[in-house]
Amino acid sequence: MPVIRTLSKVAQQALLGTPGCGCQPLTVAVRSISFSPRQVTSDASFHSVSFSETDHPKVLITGGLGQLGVGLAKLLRKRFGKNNVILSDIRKPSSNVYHSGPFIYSDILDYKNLREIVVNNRITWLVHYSALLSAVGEANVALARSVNITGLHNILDIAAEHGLRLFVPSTIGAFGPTSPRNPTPDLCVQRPRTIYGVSKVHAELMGEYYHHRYGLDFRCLRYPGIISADSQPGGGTTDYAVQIFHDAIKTGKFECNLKPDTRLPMMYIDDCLRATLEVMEAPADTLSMRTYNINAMSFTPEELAQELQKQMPELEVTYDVDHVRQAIADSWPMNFDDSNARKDWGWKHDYDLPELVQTMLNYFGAETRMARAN
Ligand SMILES: NC(=O)c1ccc[n+]([C@@H]2O[C@H](COP(=O)([O-])OP(=O)(O)OC[C@H]3O[C@@H](n4cnc5c(N)ncnc54)[C@H](O)[C@@H]3O)[C@@H](O)[C@H]2O)c1
Ligand SMILES: C[C@@H](O)[C@H](N)C(=O)O
Repeated sequence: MPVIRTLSKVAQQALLGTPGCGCQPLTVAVRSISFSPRQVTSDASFHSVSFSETDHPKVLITGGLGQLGVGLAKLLRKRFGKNNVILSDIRKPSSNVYHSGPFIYSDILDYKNLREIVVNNRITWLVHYSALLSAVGEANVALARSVNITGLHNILDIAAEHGLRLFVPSTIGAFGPTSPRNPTPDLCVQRPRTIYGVSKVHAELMGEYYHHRYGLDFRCLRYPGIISADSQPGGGTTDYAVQIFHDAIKTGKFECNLKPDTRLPMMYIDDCLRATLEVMEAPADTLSMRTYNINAMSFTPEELAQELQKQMPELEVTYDVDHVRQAIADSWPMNFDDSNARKDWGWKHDYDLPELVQTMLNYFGAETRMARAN
């Protein structure tokens, strides 16, 4: 009985007060009646900006100082204007990042602070990048649970309350040893063995639940391991594929912490960020699902080393396996089936292994030449 009373009170509040909440019209079936699962106080003066009110979305990126956030901010600022994209994190930005556009402190575990940022800046899109990745997550399970699960709950509630379009990345790590690994389709058994993977399956399911239950515009891509030249990875299992370039250029040697034949799906950062923008801009009626695999290539450390050695024949690669990372990699997909993303919203990658290696080497070559010239 108390449950029914609470539910009907919540629904009543939603019906009386919702235009400001703005996710969906009120004249629709119960499934899409939009009300916040975390009830808002009457003094909260928020009012979600519907997309048509502005020329461009006003974007907040959480966890923006990691491997991916700064690049995404750059891409979105080019498209929507510098001041329409706010980077946030709990770390101090470099002077370069600080001067390249709006930056704000935001701890996703602080719900009131998040709400204040969304309200004061009239945010309409939220890209939620804060997370602890697979290897660091295993080293600190309590913190990973808190950031990746409790933090996500705050994000979902804020997004639902304010009618935001929400992007949360998932990962190849959302699959486990009982998933089909070669290839891994969108829909299959997901029983990951890391806190990172468990938290990402939780994020996928909660986001889809909020979509069906509250009309939240939730969008999610499962990224492969991402390779970038100008940003460092944050403690994952696929980090070797970035580190090999740094070490090859600096020392001509690389010690790999995965076995030579460990095959994993990978992607160059430009493809990953473009996919993120494309899925955020895709008309809702093209999305037959809310969580998609995306892919570009799959390779082993040995194959990556061989591709690099075509241009740097002197490169020496040795192997000293980290058993935690190896066990994680052995439970992840070897090849990713992203046919639904290709069919529904036209996903297409630009970078295969040879283009990736050439692009990374060009970047480091240009950097070295600049350093020598200064
Ligand atoms: N990089 C990849 O290969 C990859 C692959 C698949 C999915 N993803 C996902 O993409 C997202 C971004 O990845 P990334 O590589 O940039 O991660 P990263 O580890 O480099 O950065 C994560 C950021 O989150 C921040 N953070 C931690 N606790 C926080 C808190 N309480 N409040 C706010 N921020 C906090 C950190 O300071 C860090 O800057 C993550 O959700 C990750 O799971 C990344
Ligand atoms: C794959 C991805 O989620 C991340 N790079 C990790 O290895 O943890």
